[in-house]
Amino acid sequence: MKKTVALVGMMGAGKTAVGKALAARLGVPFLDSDGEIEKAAAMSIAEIFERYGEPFFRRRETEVIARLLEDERAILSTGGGAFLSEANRALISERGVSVWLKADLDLLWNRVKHKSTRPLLRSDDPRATLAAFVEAREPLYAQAAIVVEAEPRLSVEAMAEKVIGALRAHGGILVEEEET
Ligand SMILES: Nc1ncnc2c1ncn2[C@@H]1O[C@H](COP(=O)(O)OP(=O)(O)O)[C@@H](O)[C@H]1O
Ligand SMILES: O=C(O)C1=C[C@@H](OP(=O)(O)O)[C@@H](O)[C@H](O)C1
Ligand SMILES: [Mg+2]
Repeated sequence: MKKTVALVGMMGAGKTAVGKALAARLGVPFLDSDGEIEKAAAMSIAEIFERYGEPFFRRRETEVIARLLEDERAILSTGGGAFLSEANRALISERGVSVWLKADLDLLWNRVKHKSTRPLLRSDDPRATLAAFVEAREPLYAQAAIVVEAEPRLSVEAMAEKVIGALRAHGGILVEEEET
């Protein structure tokens, strides 16, 4: 069985960066739902939120994830909110295998605090906003098939290795099995 591996988890967990490295290591296409949405709209995620609002973005996100999961096996880095929707979780679990890149608040904050690309963190106290997201979302991310802990000292490459190890332990999905 070969399935697309969908990386899920909070903003800053490394889904995009680790996903790219993982795809290169495994020789499969790299897909990023935010990247696809930005390409189709010819606009950044922040601009999409500003102009059309979050519900519009979430509809595009579901459409894009459904389409990307129809392609050949790949690494799919989702946006941090994607796995919160029951419909998205069902799609991902049916056609792929979900991997939660689990990171603690300090690590996430260190990774996102200097960036202005995440519209949901544009608040008076973005660290507290991030903390509230972590609290609310973790029970949903915990529904992922596989959990991989992000550690501050692990490079992007080392994290990709760790994910490969977890996929192997999970039954070789994507990593070793041949097409049947
Ligand atoms: N293991 C890592 N080591 C160092 N920097 C990382 C690591 N993973 C991600 N980063 C950096 O942290 C930031 C957020 O990573 P990103 O992949 O965009 O996260 P996500 O897609 O989950 O929001 C980026 O600047 C990225 O280069
Ligand atoms: O957590 C979220 O709701 C979001 C995360 C972002 O993706 P990353 O997790 O790749 O930063 C992006 O989809 C959008 O800003 C919303
Ligand atoms: Mg990303």
